[in-house]
Amino acid sequence: MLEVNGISYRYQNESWLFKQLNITIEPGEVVGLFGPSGSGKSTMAKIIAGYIKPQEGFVKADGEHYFHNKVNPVQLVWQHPEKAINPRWRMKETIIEGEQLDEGLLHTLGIRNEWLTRFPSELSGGELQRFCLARALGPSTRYLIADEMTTMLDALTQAQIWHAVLRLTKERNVGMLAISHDRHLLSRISGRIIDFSDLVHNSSETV
Ligand SMILES: Nc1ncnc2c1ncn2[C@@H]1O[C@H](COP(=O)(O)OP(=O)(O)OP(=O)(O)O)[C@@H](O)[C@H]1O
Repeated sequence: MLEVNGISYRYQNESWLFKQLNITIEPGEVVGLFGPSGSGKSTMAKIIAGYIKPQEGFVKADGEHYFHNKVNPVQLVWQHPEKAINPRWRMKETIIEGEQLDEGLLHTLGIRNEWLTRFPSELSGGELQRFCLARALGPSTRYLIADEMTTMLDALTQAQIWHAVLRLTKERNVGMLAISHDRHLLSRISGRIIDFSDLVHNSSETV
């Protein structure tokens, strides 16, 4: 289980974005999350994935805090793949990062062989996002945080990517938190949906 326990966060000199926020996600579960713009969803996503530290509370995956010397079992994929990838590396170097290429994973994500030798600037946003997902869905990944993952993409690419991701997370029993403003999308992919405003207001309850 992914356990987000009592986390609170504020940027320097700003008021609290959220206090004592709790969420749990079971392995293989898809939880949808929506909420007002600027309310702190992406900040929460970065905390859950270990990019920033909360002032209070903790996050555990399957009973363990994350360790910096291990591959993080919680991976974040966000809206801007071009900002998440080293522009000087060819795509093959980006996705290997010390591990073997998983041909089946690349195939399911619709990644073509000829893209592997290109630089990020030579791929479309949708193609790049497939690479970000391939990198995020390594063998150690137990939970995926998808923060507006397909917002910038056309409807067909969006559908293809969600189809692949749902298939992969189901096969691997990976739990997912899908953050989106698109309620229609969330209702199609999620087992349950959370309103971020409720989380912030009822922040002592676990959902
Ligand atoms: N590095 C930062 N320093 C100071 N304030 C920040 C920083 N990053 C974000 N914020 C502010 O924190 C608030 C929450 O931002 P965040 O991106 O978490 O919201 P969000 O709910 O994901 O928004 P959206 O739905 O528009 O993506 C915003 O008011 C934003 O301006």
